[in-house]
Parts: sequence; structure tokens; C-alpha cells
Amino acid sequence: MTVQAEVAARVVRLGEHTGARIDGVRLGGDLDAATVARIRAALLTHKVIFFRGQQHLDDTGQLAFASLLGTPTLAHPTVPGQGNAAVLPIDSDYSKANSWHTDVTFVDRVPAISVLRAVRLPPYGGDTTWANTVAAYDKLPEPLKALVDRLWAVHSNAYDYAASVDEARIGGVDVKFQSYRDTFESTVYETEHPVVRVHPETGERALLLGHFVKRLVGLTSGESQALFQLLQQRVTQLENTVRWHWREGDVAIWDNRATQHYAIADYEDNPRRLHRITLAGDVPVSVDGTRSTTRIGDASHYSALA
Ligand SMILES: O=C(O)CCC(=O)C(=O)O
Ligand SMILES: [Fe+2]
Repeated sequence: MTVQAEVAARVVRLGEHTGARIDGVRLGGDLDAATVARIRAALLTHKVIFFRGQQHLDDTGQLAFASLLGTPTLAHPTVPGQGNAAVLPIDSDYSKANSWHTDVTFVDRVPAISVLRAVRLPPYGGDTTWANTVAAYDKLPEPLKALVDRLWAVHSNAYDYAASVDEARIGGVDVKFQSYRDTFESTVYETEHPVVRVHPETGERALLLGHFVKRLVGLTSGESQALFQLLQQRVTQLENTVRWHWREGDVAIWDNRATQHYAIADYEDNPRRLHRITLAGDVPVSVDGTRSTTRIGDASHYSALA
């Protein structure tokens, strides 16, 4: 542990519940263990952390750094990586993630952490917002906690896309968007997760929902929708969120076990591209110790990249 590293990394909080910027760190595969530990601790506390000025990173450097925090997965269970098998391009040309979600919740081993690097940014707009799902659970009144503690949800990559994304706002579904959706759903997965999962590292309870939820187990579709909306409103309450305005060279890292996020599609047809590396996670566990179960699909190829 070097004293220099301890002094160099400064954690600047961005809100009561969610987000911190870390200054004074040059990300890369050569970071010392003390700084990596500090980054990890800040991530667990603040749920999403941001680094400015990382223009020196390319995909290889991003992957080398991300590997210090965990085991990279394939880019996606169904969408192939570009260049490197672990790198998922988030490109406005064929996809805009402008609805609230946690990444890849339709498989049993939901990724633990995502590391996102700005590659090309629009001249205006294109911020991303994160919400803290632990704070959302904590702030529920006791009767609602008792209800959700025992509730389960079915998550699928063949979710109701039109219900969660306003296509008019993103210019309608064009051919590239449709072809991306077809790839995205080329193998269908369905997994049952507890609505409240116990975080494997912090022991905190977090709401596990987002746009891949198809229905709540045991409820009618109308009841599912009503309760889902009530809980999503709790998650996305602005006090639970942080909004990041990207600059070139920025890197954001989120704890995918304790957050949802939303990429704001307010930059018209301007190109926007970020590269994501996703780190493997555990199978979620409910408050009574029951593990999530995949009902449809086998995602065993996805979770750990050799
Ligand atoms: O475009 C963004 O800012 C985030 C997209 C997204 O949902 C992701 O990278 O997982
Ligand atoms: Fe995402």
C-alpha cells in the first residue's frame, strides 16, 4: 500500500444517496491494490462512481482496468462484442437505453458491475441517470417492505419494449433498431428473481426490478403493472438519483446489484457511442435465502469470459 495512492484518490460525493466522482486517479491495468480497494469501497458506498480525464484508455486499457475489479463477461448473452469479445458498444445508431433498467437481469447471474467509457459524444444532451435501489428499499414504509420481501418477478429479454420506450421520442423504429432488437431477442431468456435481493458484498437489501420485468409472480398482468409502477416510482424518485453529463475521457462504474440507470435520449440524430465492459455477478438471493432460477434459456456461456 503506497501512501501516495491513498492521498491521490479523492472521493467527492455528488448527492445524499447516489454517486461520487473520484479525482486524482489514472485508470489502467497497472493500478496499485490500495487504489483498487478504495475504488471498490467507494463503489459499494455510492453505487455509481465517475472518473474524468481518462482519455488515455482504449478498449484494451479499459478491459485491463475492469479486470482488477472482477471477471469480465462476454459483451452480452445475445449481442456480440465488437473488436474484443468483452466489449459491448452502446451506439445510438442502433440502440438507445432510454428506459429504467438494471443490466442483463433476464439471466440468473446478473452482472455485478458495469464499466462504461465515453467514446463519442453528442454536442448536447445524452446524459445518463442512475438510481439507488438500496435507498429505494430502505425508504419504503414497513408494510410495503413486508410485501416486497416475499415477492418474485419474471425477467425476460423479450419484454414489452414498446411499453417502456417511447418510440416517437427516438424517431420511430427503423431498420437498424429492429435488427438490433432481433439480435437482442435471438435467444429468449426468462428468469425469476426476488424483488428484494440481499447484496452479496454489503448485505444491504435492494429492489431488483427495471424494464426486463415481464410480470410479478402470482399476480394478474394488471396487478403486476400497478405494483411494478409503484415500486419503479420509488426507485426513480429524483432524490435517489444522480445525473451525469458526459465529457470525452469519462468513465462511469456502477454497482449493477444496487442501481438502475436510464440513458436520456435528447440528442436527436447526433452520434453517441460508449463502450461497456461487464463484470460477472452472483445469482441473487432473497431475504429468506432462496436463489433466483432461470426458467427459459441457458446463459452458462455468458457469465465468465475465459
Ligand atoms: O447509454 C448510456 O449512457 C448507458 C446505456 C446502458 O444502458 C448501458 O451501458 O448499460
Ligand atoms: Fe444498461
